[in-house]
Amino acid sequence: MNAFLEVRSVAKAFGGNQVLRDVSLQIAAGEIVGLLGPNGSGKSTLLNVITGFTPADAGEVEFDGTAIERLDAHRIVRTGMARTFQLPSMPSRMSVMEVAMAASTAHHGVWDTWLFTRGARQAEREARDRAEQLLAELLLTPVRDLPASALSGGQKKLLGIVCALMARPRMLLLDEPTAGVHPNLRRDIVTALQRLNAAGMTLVIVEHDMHFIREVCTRCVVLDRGEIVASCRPDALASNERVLQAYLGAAARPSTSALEAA
Ligand SMILES: Nc1ncnc2c1ncn2[C@@H]1O[C@H](COP(=O)(O)OP(=O)(O)OP(=O)(O)O)[C@@H](O)[C@H]1O
Repeated sequence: MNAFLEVRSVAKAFGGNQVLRDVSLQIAAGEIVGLLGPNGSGKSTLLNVITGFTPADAGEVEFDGTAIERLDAHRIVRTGMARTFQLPSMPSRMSVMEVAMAASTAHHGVWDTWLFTRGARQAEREARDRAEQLLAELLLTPVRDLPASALSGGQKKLLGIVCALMARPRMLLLDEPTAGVHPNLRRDIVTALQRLNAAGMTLVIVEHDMHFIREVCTRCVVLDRGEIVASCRPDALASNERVLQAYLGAAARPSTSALEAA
């Protein structure tokens, strides 16, 4: 496989809790990869390591030929990789539109900003146009002037996607984009992600909803206790011995129901 994203032998512990163990993973350009696993298996931690929010103890991460494991999160965004969060928190004093515009990476110098030069005005116009377009695509235009903190949980997830897309990423990593989202909004998210992928974006999605996984993903990677135990097509999950073991081993836990739905 020609890897767009390559994770090599990544390890991470929090105190005595070894959360990721020798994780290696390759993702090709254009894939939609579902990252699955029981609660606490390390999915969000892996996303945090890849996107620079948590430093790994060991291992390398390469994105489109660039080593990114030592870069800060804001520098990683500039390489073309963006992410959303499981529980997006929104500022209470900013409108939806202002939050979207603030996520723009089209920056200019301090003097430009201070003097509000032609360059600064141009950057602001571009950010506004892009924010308007993305808010429309993700059905948030009717709430664009509301305080972002007043949005529903599902709408905050959509705004999280808008903010990530403001950076014009080539790869987007999403942490549980449909958790707690109403079925109508869920459908909108599915449609939006499929459209982004059709336009060339590579997607990595942490998700427990197996219907969503089967509908959207081209491949699934399964983590169990910090190790990758399977990489297969969504329709092969239910017959994969290691996957069954991962979920049945957690039979007493609620997340098992996710695989039962497969
Ligand atoms: N910042 C942190 N400090 C200490 N422990 C952490 C931290 N972040 C994660 N952990 C621990 O790492 C383990 C894996 O957590 P993580 O959130 O990566 O799992 P997950 O697979 O995303 O779980 P879920 O499906 O429930 O969201 C858990 O035991 C968690 O408590």
